[in-house]
Amino acid sequence: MEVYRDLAGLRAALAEARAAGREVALVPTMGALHAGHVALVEAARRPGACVVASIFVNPKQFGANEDLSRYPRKEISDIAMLTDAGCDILWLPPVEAMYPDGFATNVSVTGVSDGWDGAARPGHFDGVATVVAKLFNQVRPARAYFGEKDFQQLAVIRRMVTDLDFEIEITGVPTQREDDGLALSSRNVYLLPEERAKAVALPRALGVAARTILGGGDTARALEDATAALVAAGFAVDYVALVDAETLVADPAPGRRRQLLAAARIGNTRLIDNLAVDPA
Ligand SMILES: Nc1ncnc2c1ncn2[C@@H]1O[C@H](COP(=O)(O)OP(=O)(O)OP(=O)(O)O)[C@@H](O)[C@H]1O
Ligand SMILES: CC(C)(CO)[C@@H](O)C(=O)[O-]
Ligand code: BAL
Repeated sequence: MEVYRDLAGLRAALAEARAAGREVALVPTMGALHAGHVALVEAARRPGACVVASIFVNPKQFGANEDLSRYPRKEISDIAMLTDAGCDILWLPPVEAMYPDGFATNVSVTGVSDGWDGAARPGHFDGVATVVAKLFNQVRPARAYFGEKDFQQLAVIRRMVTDLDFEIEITGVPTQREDDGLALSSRNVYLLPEERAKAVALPRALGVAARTILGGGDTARALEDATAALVAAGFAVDYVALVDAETLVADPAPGRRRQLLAAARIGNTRLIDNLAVDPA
């Protein structure tokens, strides 16, 4: 795997790959990689493809009181993991290259960014959309891969790609989970052992609610029960909601695909998860 920290070097390598007829696929990440990220790289790999992963802990998507300074950074093991996964190029831009003095542009995707994590983390999705637009312009991939674990983020990026005419095929990769159901996440390392044991309440609560709602049970009651189960396990709940899987509006209209979304905090760790209600 080749590693680039300057845009000119990256662009020269990509020009060479394209000249050789290779299709460029991008996997954007913030590093501290786990099997969820590997699943994205594996989905991106195709014969003749040039798979680019990026690692950039994007300051613009962290709020003032969030975990930017303690976000896990594991460059050496990340490089080993990406090499083993068959990634071709790693793009590791320094902050000054992404946001040089005078940087003044903001990409804001209204509507789909507004609720849920957008409301809990003001400015977060502007930061995500801005950096992903930059990564798209830097790498100019034909395809890009994002995890369904960050369900609202995926919806925001799909909207941005449509609205701004990026010629990029976006693929959402199913959430990879621990054996007990907890979604893999770089932030899981923050969990103390007793919090880790209780964290399984999050996927369990969503599973119970999805079965109830699919079975025709009362939605409001199912969401209340999920919230109560999380509180009983020691979580402070930001939201548990049933939304339209495309627009993310609450109370989806009949016939629309429904998704459960949740965010909750245990100790100093904020976890998110989601689950489709309707069979694919
Ligand atoms: N468990 C997972 N399954 C599938 N994709 C995932 C999973 N976890 C993260 N991803 C995806 O990997 C990409 C990079 O995510 P990121 O580097 O922020 O990792 P993360 O584990 O989501 O970290 P965080 O703890 O900050 O949420 C995103 O598209 C994200 O949705
Ligand atoms: C998409 C992303 C790499 C943008 O910084 C980040 O939000 C993430 O890792 O999910
Ligand atoms: N995986 C989403 C990135 C974030 O929480 O900032």
